[in-house]
Amino acid sequence: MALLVVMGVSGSGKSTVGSHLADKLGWKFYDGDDYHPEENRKKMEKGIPLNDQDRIPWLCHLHDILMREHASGQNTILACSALKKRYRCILENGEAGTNCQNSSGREEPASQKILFIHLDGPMELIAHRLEKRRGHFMPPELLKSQFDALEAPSAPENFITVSLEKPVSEIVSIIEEYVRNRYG
Ligand SMILES: Nc1ncnc2c1ncn2[C@@H]1O[C@H](COP(=O)(O)OP(=O)(O)O)[C@@H](O)[C@H]1O
Ligand SMILES: O=C(O)[C@H](O)[C@@H](O)[C@H](O)[C@H](O)COP(=O)(O)O
Repeated sequence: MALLVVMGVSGSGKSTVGSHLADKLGWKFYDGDDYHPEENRKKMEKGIPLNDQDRIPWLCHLHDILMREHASGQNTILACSALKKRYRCILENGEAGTNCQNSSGREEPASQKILFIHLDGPMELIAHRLEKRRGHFMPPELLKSQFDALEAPSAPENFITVSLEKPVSEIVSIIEEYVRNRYG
């Protein structure tokens, strides 16, 4: 049984890669964007970056969804920015994860049910892709703030990093191979 979170800044390819991967593996797919409350969407549409207060209830809701799927034995993929270590702790642990620190000074929470897949790459390439993307509420101007907020996952977090510069089919195959080796 596996829970995967495809993470990264806006435009890194989370929705595209996550949904293709779910189709290929026959797993359930959720897009975190679909669960933002109206206020968060309005804020982003106006070009205002979300803050912790805006994101925490949203992340707690996504945690509940993941844990429900986990409890029912459903392999699941979630596309979610999960930019900071604290946000990833909340996806793992719910509200208890809000106390997780971003430095190595504090204890790590015990639970590591989720494998995070970080789609990583240069801001210029993503900006170029976002300029071409249509029909999405997230304005390309917010990309810089996404990079400012990003804390790339690091040990002892449970993660892999895949370059978003590769074609989608290749990214999906790399993750698929990793997941099949690890989860059977
Ligand atoms: N590996 C890739 N190569 C080329 N284009 C991509 C790749 N991944 C995503 N895209 C395109 O980039 C844009 C942003 O992708 P999207 O999946 O919406 O990102 P996110 O969900 O992270 O915001 C879309 O237009 C998508 O088709
Ligand atoms: O935490 C956030 O600031 C948002 O969740 C953001 O990271 C997310 O990316 C938006 O939902 C935009 O959607 P796209 O990621 O699909 O551009």
